[in-house]
Amino acid sequence: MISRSMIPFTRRWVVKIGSALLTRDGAGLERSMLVPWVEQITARRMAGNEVVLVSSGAVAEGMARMGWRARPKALHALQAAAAIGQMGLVRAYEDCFQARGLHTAQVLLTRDDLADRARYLNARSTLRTLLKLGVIPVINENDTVATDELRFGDNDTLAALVANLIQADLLILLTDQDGLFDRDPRAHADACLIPETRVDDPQLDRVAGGSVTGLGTGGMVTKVRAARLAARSGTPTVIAPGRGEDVLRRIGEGEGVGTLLVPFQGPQAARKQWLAGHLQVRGRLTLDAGAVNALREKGTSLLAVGVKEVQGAFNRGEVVACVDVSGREVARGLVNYDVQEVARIKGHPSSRFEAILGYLDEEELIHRDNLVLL
Ligand SMILES: Nc1ncnc2c1ncn2[C@@H]1O[C@H](COP(=O)(O)OP(=O)(O)O)[C@@H](O)[C@H]1O
Ligand SMILES: N[C@@H](CCC(=O)OP(=O)(O)O)C(=O)O
Repeated sequence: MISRSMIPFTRRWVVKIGSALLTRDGAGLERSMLVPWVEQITARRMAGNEVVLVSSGAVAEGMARMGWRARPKALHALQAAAAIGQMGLVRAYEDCFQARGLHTAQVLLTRDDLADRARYLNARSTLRTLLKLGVIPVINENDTVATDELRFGDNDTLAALVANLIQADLLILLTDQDGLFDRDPRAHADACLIPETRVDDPQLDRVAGGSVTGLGTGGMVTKVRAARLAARSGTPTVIAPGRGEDVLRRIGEGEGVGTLLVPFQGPQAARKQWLAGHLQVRGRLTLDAGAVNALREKGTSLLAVGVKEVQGAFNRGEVVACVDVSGREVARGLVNYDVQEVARIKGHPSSRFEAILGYLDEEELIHRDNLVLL
């Protein structure tokens, strides 16, 4: 079970900054407010963390640019506001990060992108590549195309699903309060901060209220829900004061800032449950003894070179069972190539993929992050 003292050993972070923090009560994006976070994120990168930023603020900035005082009710007007405001948002981040020698990348996602297996893997590979390149991905919901059914609805949920996607070690939700209180501190002056709690504590449903600012969308309800979603990949969450001095460094050093929401199980157990529970097995790969050994003893990814046979009908992103030569299931995971492709590349090293297929999507057949041993 994670505790504050383990946070200094976490590497991959998703940091979410809410609208309530980025704008001064509806006056549009406040660039000067961005600077401290950009400086802190830059410092975390230098300290060895990989950081993915999820930033709200597009609607608030769009409203300010259009001179609208109230958040529009009609979806098309909200979408227009987001499209207008997103320009200012990414420009502000790009300028600020570039001044500190870091590149940024805009990533806009809809719920559908993460529900579809192949798109899920594509989004995951892109984000992993960006992190490897040392770039800071700046993610927001793709509000322009997201219809009601397709929406994440709030960026707390989006940030949690991104944490699942890249198997983040920590999710940090920066907001305008000091953390999660036992009651809404805007309405109750005597509300007390909760320093740490388990995400499955049923009391949390009672304490978390909605948003009253009219700029943000979710309030604490969506933050608690997000922490529960993040816990599905074993990721702990810290709800923290975005305006606090040096807040990311202090969290990173294990200080008791904000509220730590502890998941009920570790990453490997969480991944196992997710793979076992949600997805149907579409095919079967028979592995040679060397591959079985590498998976079991070294926890490596599965490479095509160790695959002897392939059966079933599966597409990229679907679940396949990995069996040994006696037919006993050893592992299960999300496969990076479809059945026809696997039939051609099995037994070959990844360096041959380009010659055989004409392209190389991924070096691994199943990446170890998407593989559970049975
Ligand atoms: N138990 C609680 N503890 C802290 N804040 C709460 C609580 N219940 C409701 N809130 C409200 O949640 C708001 C933060 O959510 P929101 O406005 O959606 O911000 P953000 O833009 O950061 O997502 C706070 O300003 C506060 O009024
Ligand atoms: N995509 C929207 C996100 C709105 C939203 O969730 O805001 P918040 O509750 O402040 O995180 C935007 O950029 O305005």
